[in-house]
Amino acid sequence: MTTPRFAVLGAGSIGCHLGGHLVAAGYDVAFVGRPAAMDVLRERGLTLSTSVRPPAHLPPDRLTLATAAEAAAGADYVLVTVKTAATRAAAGDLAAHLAPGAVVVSFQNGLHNPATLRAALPGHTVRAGMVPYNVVGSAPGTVHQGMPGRLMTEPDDTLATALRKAGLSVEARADMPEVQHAKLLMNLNNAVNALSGLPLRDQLGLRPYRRCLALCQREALAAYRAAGVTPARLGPTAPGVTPYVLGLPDGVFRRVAAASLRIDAHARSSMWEDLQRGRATEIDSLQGEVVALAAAHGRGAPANARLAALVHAAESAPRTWSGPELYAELRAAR
Ligand SMILES: NC(=O)C1=CN([C@@H]2O[C@H](COP(=O)(O)OP(=O)(O)OC[C@H]3O[C@@H](n4cnc5c(N)ncnc54)[C@H](OP(=O)(O)O)[C@@H]3O)[C@@H](O)[C@H]2O)C=CC1
Ligand SMILES: CC(C)(CO)C(=O)C(=O)O
Repeated sequence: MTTPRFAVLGAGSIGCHLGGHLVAAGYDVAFVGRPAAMDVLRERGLTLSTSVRPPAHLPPDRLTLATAAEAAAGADYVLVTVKTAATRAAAGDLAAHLAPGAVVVSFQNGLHNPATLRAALPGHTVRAGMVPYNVVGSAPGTVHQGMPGRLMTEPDDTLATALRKAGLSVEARADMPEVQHAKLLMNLNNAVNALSGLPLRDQLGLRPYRRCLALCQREALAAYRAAGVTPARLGPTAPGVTPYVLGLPDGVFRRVAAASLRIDAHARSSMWEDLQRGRATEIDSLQGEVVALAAAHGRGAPANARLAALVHAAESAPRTWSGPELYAELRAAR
């Protein structure tokens, strides 16, 4: 293939981060996003920020901005970065416009986005991808990467080469379903973080919040075992050991989990950002998946179910929970 052309479908935090890096490296990228978001980029351009490098600014004239999926018609790769609840509709928008041979890559959380895209886009290759780090819209037109990490995708040399040229670290994985199950275990913290109202680093530094996550992960691991799912190991700690590590006292945890705490002070979960902006969250694709999988195997997942209910309540009536309050609430649900 000659130099691949890209489109980003869902130009929010992750879409602007991935697409922005590709534009900075000289790739042709069409950003498809909501009118208000595209107006901001049209006015201010796009700034890619981290706490480890000076920000990179892409002026508006370097951005191809659109609000309809037909702008993806010229793309060899379409990176899908909408929230999970929007995947089916986004795929429907895309179906009429995808070029023959175009590859669609889901860089979303949750377990079923690649399957949803495959069902809606027969005849196209759909690859699963995974973003392990946090990106948040830190100012209008600015997306901030708050921690290091390596993207993962199903093997695709052209895609990996482009992402690497764009300065992004990427690993090809033949076991993406297991990777997605492992990522779901991490994402069970999204709800805890969102309800804490704290930056990720502060929230993870507090044992009562970590114990909430540990409760959720234990239920998820039990459901995985019942379903015969073995989540991939993504970091220094095996998934089965993580709940134990999360329960350690703060000082010990800080030493044992130093590598996982390389998070800067701005980083927040994507669910926190949803609640802040008054948007529906992805809770049904995170805690909801655990509850459904457990139920399918005759089990309960009460801590996950309670957290899901609390997040749904916070979608209409925002409130924050202290660690001890939240832990007591989840314990009482069991
Ligand atoms: N942010 C993060 O740190 C991380 C996020 N992820 C995952 O990546 C995915 C994307 O997350 P994130 O970037 O935070 O989400 P955002 O909400 O920031 O971005 C998605 C954007 O796509 C827009 N959108 C939805 N449907 C369409 C459509 N059909 N056409 C055009 N635009 C559309 C949304 O608008 P609207 O809100 O109006 O629907 C929103 O502006 C999620 O699955 C998330 O869980 C994974 C790792 C980290
Ligand atoms: C990176 C992580 C786990 C936490 O920010 C995430 O996936 C999210 O916020 O959705």
